[in-house]
This record gives sequence, structure tokens and C-alpha cells, in this order.
Amino acid sequence: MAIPNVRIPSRQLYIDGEWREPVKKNRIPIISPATEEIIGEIPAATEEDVDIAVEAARRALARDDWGSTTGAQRAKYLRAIAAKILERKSELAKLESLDCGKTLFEAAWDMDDVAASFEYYADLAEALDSKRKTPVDLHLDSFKTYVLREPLGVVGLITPWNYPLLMATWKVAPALAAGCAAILKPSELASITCLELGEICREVGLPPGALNILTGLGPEAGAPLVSHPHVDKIAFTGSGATGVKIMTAAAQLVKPVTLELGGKSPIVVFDDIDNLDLAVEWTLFGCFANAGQVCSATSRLILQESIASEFLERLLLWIKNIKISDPLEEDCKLGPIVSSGQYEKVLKFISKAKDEGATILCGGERPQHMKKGYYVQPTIITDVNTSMEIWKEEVFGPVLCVKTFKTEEEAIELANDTKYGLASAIMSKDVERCERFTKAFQTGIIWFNCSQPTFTQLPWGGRKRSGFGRDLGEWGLENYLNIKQVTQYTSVEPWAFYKSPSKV
Ligand SMILES: NC(=O)c1ccc[n+]([C@@H]2O[C@H](COP(=O)([O-])OP(=O)(O)OC[C@H]3O[C@@H](n4cnc5c(N)ncnc54)[C@H](O)[C@@H]3O)[C@@H](O)[C@H]2O)c1
Ligand SMILES: NCCCC=O
Ligand code: NA
Repeated sequence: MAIPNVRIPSRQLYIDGEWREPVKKNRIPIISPATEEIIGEIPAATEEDVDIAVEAARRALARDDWGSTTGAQRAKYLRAIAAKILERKSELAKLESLDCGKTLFEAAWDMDDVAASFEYYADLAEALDSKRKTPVDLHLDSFKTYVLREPLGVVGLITPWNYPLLMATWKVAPALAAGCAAILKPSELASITCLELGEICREVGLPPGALNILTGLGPEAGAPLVSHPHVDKIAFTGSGATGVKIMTAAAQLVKPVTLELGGKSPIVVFDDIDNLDLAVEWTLFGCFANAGQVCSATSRLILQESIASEFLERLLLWIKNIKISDPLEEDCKLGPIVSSGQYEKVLKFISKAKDEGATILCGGERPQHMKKGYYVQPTIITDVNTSMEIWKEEVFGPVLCVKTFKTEEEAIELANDTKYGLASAIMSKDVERCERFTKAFQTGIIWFNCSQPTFTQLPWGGRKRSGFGRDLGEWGLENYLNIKQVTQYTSVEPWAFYKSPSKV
């Protein structure tokens, strides 16, 4: 049994640069996914706390110490946050692992990505200073025009539990880089490290109200944020069902949203691959990293028929090497599902697949050696048809379903046979074929001979029911900028659209 030797700090809400008890004093228990025990609690914000946080954010925008900062000044804060994240990396990784069940190895990886995202957006914040005002030459003597890029205002950031601090950072870092004042509402299933981000912001002296962190239940803390009239934009990452609720509520105020939603991404494997084991490992990583709780998980394996049995045989051998244990244990490569609710959902998907006539090739149950905790074996499901729920719906767990194909056209049809459009992967040594699939795949993310690598510089997001808008890269910064045109009439001549009355 791993000994976390880390204390879970007891926090309040982080509002206006200080810790504040929720108005209603409610708190939510933290339940360990690995032991099913209560290991702490988080404050539960309600509408009243949202009002207080929005006022603090608006005050920050009105004050010079945040509202009038240059990108270079904001970059200093972002770099200081990145440095603190790295200073506390080991502790933050353990807290993340304790909270959401992610393996310590992956949690540490995430903390590096968190720091890198703050650093990246510090660079973009600095670059913004020279792009704030961009002249546009119309080649007309009578007009002088330019475009202004300015902070959107107060932004609500609502994030999920599968990469708690990283998904929050994908929104907080660009929002602060742009000069917005942000209110972060992380998932009630995993908020510990997001609250520690508040402590880090306090320690680096981020001006009060620039970032506010409200933990709590979606309907109680998230919904009031969405419908608040003084919140100028909502950036959401989470399930499609919640995305629809948020978009509907925001529509009442014509409030802009970006939605990063779910997925049921394909990985298409052709028989011309040079290295079978490499393709097998990417297939495993693409579906079983983070116990499959990944929006872009390539959870539909579409295999060319000629290599299907050899590939699956190899896959089963590799799966046997996956260490399932307490996520804090060294070399753990599959931890528990985040909560009892999600755990039951995953098992129900597997049971439904069986009922519908699919075959559980491996896994499908609790691992025998894990008597406690929300553990599900890495599961492969075959004999799947396209009308089955397991083919159509996002499981958000360690479950890979498999179909075979003969021709390229069949592979494309199967790959795109989904209401989602987040990511796709293709494994083939034929570069021209991969280029053809780039055009054919109806997704926002394409991986060639790999699955999942994610880089801060590249746009992240999907199409169809995977939502719209892009996190990361310069596209992530655009989410938090208002584009303003300024047009000046510089001529002394009359506009002469109307007939001038006689001179008085
Ligand atoms: N596209 C991506 O980049 C991406 C990344 C990670 C997760 N996801 C998706 O997120 C889902 C899993 O995350 P989850 O279970 O936390 O999703 P979720 O939709 O249940 O919750 C996401 C967030 O929304 C809040 N929320 C819930 N109801 C709300 C409401 N009515 N109004 C406002 N906020 C509300 C929750 O408290 C949480 O903070 C999966 O579908 C996964 O695919 C997508
Ligand atoms: N690699 C980052 C995936 C984020 C979605 O779950
Ligand atoms: Na948790």
C-alpha cells in the first residue's frame, strides 16, 4: 500500500485574493477513489458566493494593478505561478493522484504540463503588447483605421475532474494572459489542486480578484456563474449533457461560450504498419492512459481484417503487463475510476455491451486483487456492431471496442460513424494514405502513427457533439480577447451623402 505522506490542506473559497468561507458554510467530502474513504473536504459555493466573486473580478478590471497591466507585467505573474507549480510538483502530483485516482506518474507529467502552459501563455502575454493595436491600411486618404485587441472582461471557467489542474490551467493561463478577470469552478469530484492554485496565486501576489476559485456543485455554483449578467463569457470543458445546459443558459444573455466536450475517437490500424508492437502500444496508451478517462481517448479500434487476430493476440499480451494498483505505487499504470458514480457507469456500459451480443475479449470486471476502490480491469470488447451503445457512446473508462474493415473506404466510414468529432488516429506507413485520412476524418485533432500526444502550441478541440472553440496555442488566447475596430474620418471635405442646406 502506498503511503501518500502528504496532508490535504483544508481550504475555503478563494475570492478577491483571500480565503473566504462560503456564505452558506456548506462543504463537500473528498472520497478517495483508491480506498473509498473520506480523506478531506472542499467548500461548497452557492449563488451568493458567485455574486461576491463576480464583484471582486469586476473591481480587479477597474483597478490599475490588474485592469491596466501590460502583457509583460501579467507575464511576470504567470511565470511566478509556473515556478511555484514546479517547486510544489511532487506534493501537487500526490494531491492530484489522491483526489482523482490518476497514477502518480501521470499526475507528475500533468504538473509539468501545467507549468509549461503558464510559461507558454506568459510568452503570448508579452507578445500581445505589440499586437494590442494593429493599424489597417485601407489605402484611402480620408480614413485612418486600426484594430484593438482587449480583454473580454470577467470570464467564467468551468472544468472537469479527469485532468483537474491541467484542464483548469488550459483556461486560467490564457485568460490571465489576455488580462481578463477569471472565476474558476472546478469539478466537485476533484478540486484539491485547483484550490492550491489559489494559494499559489496568493503567494505570488496576483492582484486580488484577477483569479477567483469557487469549488462546489455544478447546479449550485456553476449554473449561477453561467447565468450571471456581469460574466462576459463562459469557457467550459465537460460532458455533452452539461454543455447543452450551459449553452442554453448562456443563450438567454447572448453570452459567448466555448465548449470542449466528449468524444468516441477512432484509431484505424492498417496491415502495412512496420512495427506491430509500436502500433499495439499506441493503441493501449490511446485508450487506457488515465484509466481511459480522457476526452480524446481512441476508444474505438478499427483494425484491418488481415492483421486483426495477430494484433489482438499481441494486444492481450501487452495488457497483461499493465500494473493495476494504488495509483501512488511506483509503476502503477492503471488506477481507479474517479468516483463510485463513474465506476457504476463504466460497469453498466460493459454489461449493456454483453446484453447486446458483444464479446468481452478481456477484462470487464473489478481486478481480483483490488478489493476496495473503483477499479475496472482494462477491457477489450469485440463482435461489436455499429448499432450498439458501446460503439456509439463515450464510456470514459478503460474500455476499448473493436471492429474490423477490409477497404480504406470502409475504414473511413467506420471512423466517422460517430456523433462526436474530437480526435482520430491512423496507423500506417503509407504517408499518402495518412494525408487522405487527414481530409476524411471529421475531427479537430488528427494523430499519425500515435495517439494522444498533446502540445501546448497546437489547437485543441473538436467538431460535431465534441463542441466548438479551441483551447491551447494562440487559439486559446483568442478565447479571451475582444476584437475592436476603430475607424477615423480624417478628411476636412464634407461626406456629401446628403444635400447641404444653404449656408446660414
Ligand atoms: N474536450 C475536452 O478537452 C475534454 C477534456 C476533459 C473532459 N472532457 C469531457 O468531460 C466529461 C467528464 O467530465 P465531468 O464528468 O466533470 O463533466 P461534467 O459535465 O459532469 O462536469 C464538468 C463541470 O461542469 C460543472 N457542471 C455540472 N453541471 C453544471 C451546470 N448545470 N451548470 C454549470 N456547470 C455545471 C461540474 O461541476 C464540473 O465542474 C467527459 O464527457 C469528457 O469527455 C472533455
Ligand atoms: N491529453 C489531454 C487530454 C485532455 C482531455 O481529457
Ligand atoms: Na476526488
